[in-house]
Amino acid sequence: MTTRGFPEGFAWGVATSAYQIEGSTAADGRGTSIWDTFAHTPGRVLNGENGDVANDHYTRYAEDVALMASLGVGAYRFSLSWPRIMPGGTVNQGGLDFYRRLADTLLEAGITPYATLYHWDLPQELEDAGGWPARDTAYRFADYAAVVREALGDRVKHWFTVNEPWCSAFLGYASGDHAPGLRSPELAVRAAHHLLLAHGLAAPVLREGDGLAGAAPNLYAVSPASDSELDLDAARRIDGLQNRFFLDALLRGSYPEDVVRDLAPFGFEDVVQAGDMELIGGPIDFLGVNYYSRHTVSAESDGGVVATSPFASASPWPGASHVSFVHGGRPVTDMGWEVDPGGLHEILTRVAKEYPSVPLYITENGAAYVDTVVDGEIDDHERLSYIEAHLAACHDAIADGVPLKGYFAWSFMDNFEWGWGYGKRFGLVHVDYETQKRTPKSSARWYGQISRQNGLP
Ligand SMILES: OC[C@@H]1[C@@H](O)[C@H](O)[C@@H](O)c2[nH]c(CCc3ccccc3)c[n+]21
Repeated sequence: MTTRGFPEGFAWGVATSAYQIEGSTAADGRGTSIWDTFAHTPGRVLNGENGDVANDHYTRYAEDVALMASLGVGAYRFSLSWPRIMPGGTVNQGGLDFYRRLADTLLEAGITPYATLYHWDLPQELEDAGGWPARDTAYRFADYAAVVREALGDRVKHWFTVNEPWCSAFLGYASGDHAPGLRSPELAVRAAHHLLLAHGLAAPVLREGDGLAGAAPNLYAVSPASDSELDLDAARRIDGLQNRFFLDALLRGSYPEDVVRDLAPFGFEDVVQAGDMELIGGPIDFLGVNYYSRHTVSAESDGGVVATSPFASASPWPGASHVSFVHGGRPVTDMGWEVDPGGLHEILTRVAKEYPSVPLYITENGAAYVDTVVDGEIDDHERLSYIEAHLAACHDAIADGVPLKGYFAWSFMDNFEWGWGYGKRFGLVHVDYETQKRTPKSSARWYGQISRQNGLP
């Protein structure tokens, strides 16, 4: 019974990423990624865990697709492993064959594939040649996009270029909590621009013919802890670095002046070359929005460390190291992130109101909670409630005129949660890593029902 229906054709999906679920990190010619290197470096991932096996999805993909179909979801957002497809810069048909098999299996099951080209697993040899701080990496990404389009474009029509450039740039090169684990704000601001340039170079390639493409930034609602001038400025800085830097570039083809000013001490002026912004702000068919929580910001000086790994270290916020993140008094998930569905409505209506009109997808939304298996069942009512509340916010946003076209729950199944390893579970489906047994949680069955009826009760 649906009282809150979603538009006809709304995409109900689940999401994952290659390094977090595939395993088989040396199979069929796959090369090394920066996350293979990072996870195998002692002290980088909790309990020394890594993605060598993960969910063994590389061999179990048909079982996983069948499970998705049995639940009733209609779309699947996954990522392509660049080092599987172009190890050492050469095309590896063994890697492409896996994604051809996966896409065919999805289509046969009536599930629409949405493929992300970059979800953080840069080929190590490109990192060795300078990584995202090096402009050439953006051009290598465009070459990779052409290979992917050629090999998979007959099966996949919906593409996301880069997942969360903020994370790759600022967690990878400023705080060091993510691969490649560097701590240089100068390198981070260069990486941020080149990740966007990579998007700008690749999008036209992916949009050739009947291809549809966008990017998937992570956006937060941002509030000052108080209305003091110092807190207002701290919130402005964080909103600028987290949201406006990416939204302005992607949707307006320019960087916000205040953020450019804040980043000047880190050499940001020298990174942008003539023609870059026209590429970055070039036409896209949709924008993905990854939303999890709200930042409440005050102007204290704990360096703005955000709990992105158990080894939270240097600040990921160049130009805003005087800030700190305070709890706004809301319930939190197992990640310590505040549950704030109102923030999702706020972000969606803001993007729709302040930026040129573009169709939107929620490309990630979900929650980690501690799951307990009782007689083979997992009653994850907190995760179900989190998703229900955020879907209600989506429904309200659509009613307010937001062109929202779909929602992808993060994540289809429990998986490798980066610096936290396997201890943080976001899945609608439980994974027993000893046996690789998949068990749908109560949220999975509920979400499948919502998908089938295209609406909330
Ligand atoms: O942390 C849950 C998911 C990750 O598993 C996804 O791979 C990634 O796209 C993603 N982004 C976010 C929000 C930004 C963030 C990422 C990682 C760690 C902390 C914050 C949350 N998530």
